[in-house]
Amino acid sequence: MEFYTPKSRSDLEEGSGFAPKFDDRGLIPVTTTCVKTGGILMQAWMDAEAIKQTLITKEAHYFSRSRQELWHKGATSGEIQKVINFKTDCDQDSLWLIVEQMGEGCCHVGYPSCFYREISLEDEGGRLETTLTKK
Ligand SMILES: N=c1c2ncn([C@@H]3O[C@H](COP(=O)(O)OP(=O)(O)OP(=O)(O)O)[C@@H](O)[C@H]3O)c2ncn1[C@@H]1O[C@H](COP(=O)(O)O)[C@@H](O)[C@H]1O
Ligand SMILES: [Mg+2]
Ligand SMILES: [Zn+2]
Repeated sequence: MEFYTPKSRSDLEEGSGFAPKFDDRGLIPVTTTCVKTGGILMQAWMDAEAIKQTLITKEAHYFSRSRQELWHKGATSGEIQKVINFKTDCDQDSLWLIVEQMGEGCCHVGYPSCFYREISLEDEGGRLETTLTKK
C-alpha cells in the first residue's frame, strides 16, 4: 500500500491524505480503546504492513517488537479486536484504534485492559495500586 506524501505542513495536518509518520524503526505508536466503555485497552506499535492488514481485515494487527513480526491480536488467545474506527493525530505520528474487543479483555496478564495499575499521586510516584479485577 502506498501512503500519501504530504505537500506541506497544512496538507499533513488538514489534508485528506493518510501519511503515517514512522519512527526510525519503521513503527508508529497506536493506542487502542474500547468502543463500549471508551476506556483504554492497550498501547502498541504498527508498521506499514500492520496498518495494511488492519485496514484489509478490519481486525487489529500490530508489530510485535520482541518477536519482530506481524501480530494479529487474538490469533492465539481468541481476544480478537474488531475495528470500529481508526484515527490519526494532527501530525500523523500517532494512531488511535477504536475496537470491539472479543473475549473478556485484551491483556495477557489476565486483566481486561493492560492499564490495570494506578501510579500513586500521594507517594512521589513510587507505588502502584491494582484497580481492575482479573477476567
Ligand atoms: N497478548 C498480548 C498483549 N495484549 C496486549 N498487549 C499489550 O501490547 C503491548 C505490545 O507492545 P510491544 O511491542 O511491547 O509487544 P511485545 O513486547 O513485542 O509483546 P511480546 O511479544 O513480548 O508478548 C504490550 O506492551 C502490552 O501492553 C500485549 N502484549 C503482548 N501479548 C502477547 O502476545 C501473544 C499473543 O497473544 P494474542 O494475540 O492475544 O493471541 C502472547 O504471547 C502474549 O503474551
Ligand atoms: Mg512489551
Ligand atoms: Zn497487557
